[in-house]
Amino acid sequence: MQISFLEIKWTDVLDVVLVTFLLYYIYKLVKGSVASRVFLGYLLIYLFYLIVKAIGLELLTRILEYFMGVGAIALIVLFQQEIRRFLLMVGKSTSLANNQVFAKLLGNQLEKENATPLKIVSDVAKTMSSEFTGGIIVLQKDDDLSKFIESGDIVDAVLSKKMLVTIFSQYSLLNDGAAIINKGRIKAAHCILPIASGDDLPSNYGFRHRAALGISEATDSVAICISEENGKISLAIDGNIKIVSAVELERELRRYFLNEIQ
Ligand SMILES: Nc1ncnc2c1ncn2[C@@H]1O[C@H](COP(=O)(O)OP(=O)(O)OP(=O)(O)O)[C@@H](O)[C@H]1O
Repeated sequence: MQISFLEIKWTDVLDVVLVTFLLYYIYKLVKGSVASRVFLGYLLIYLFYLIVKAIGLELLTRILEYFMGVGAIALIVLFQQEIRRFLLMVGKSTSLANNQVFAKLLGNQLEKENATPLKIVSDVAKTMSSEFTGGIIVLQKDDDLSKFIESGDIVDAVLSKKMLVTIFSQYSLLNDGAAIINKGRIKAAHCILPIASGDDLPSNYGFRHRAALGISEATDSVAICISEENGKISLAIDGNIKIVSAVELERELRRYFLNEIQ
């Protein structure tokens, strides 16, 4: 195709479409997280580098080239969780992986059977909410949470309502901090989470809510925060936190973990 002086081949169109998809997925992955600011910073330096190169400032171009070369390695280290998530997303969204036969072969069925019973989690949140018992329940997805698990006390017990309510009861020695759950097991309690630093958070959000938000920014896990002050349940996913009812909580969890559309 010829537009004025431009000759556009079908490969150019394909190229643009693929780059658009790639940028969209990268945006989806880093949206709302600390990583998005790092990504933006790197992009700005790259734009600056292009300008400097076009003007012909050789020394600065070399310095920026060197900086970006080292920066690329730093980015891989910094974004390892996001890169892992991106590859998992690609793997999961292919029609091959969605095919029932292949899904069985890849163990997706097994994954669903091993999944955390979300009803138990929302029931516990409801009970804690009605009793004004504060706490954070973290549900692990694909990202590794071992460093947060190690910050607390290992429990490694089958998830049950009694067990989780007991952990957060006022007489428990483990009620401070967060409980981390993965594949139907309470991995640890009394865990320390990263604190979200955003200045745009409501002033009534204390450290508990900031910690719930922080873990959802840093990883793909979900944090349920029950307020000791007002009994409200908040759900933090993908660097966003909102107040939910127990019914909404279960629905949102099913949507996030089991891809159920209601
Ligand atoms: N980094 C952290 N990781 C996990 N839990 C934390 C962390 N920092 C604080 N907490 C928990 O938050 C509790 C303090 O909550 P604080 O009152 O400051 O928060 P809040 O958001 O106002 O919650 P609430 O509405 O329940 O009062 C601590 O006792 C502790 O259990």
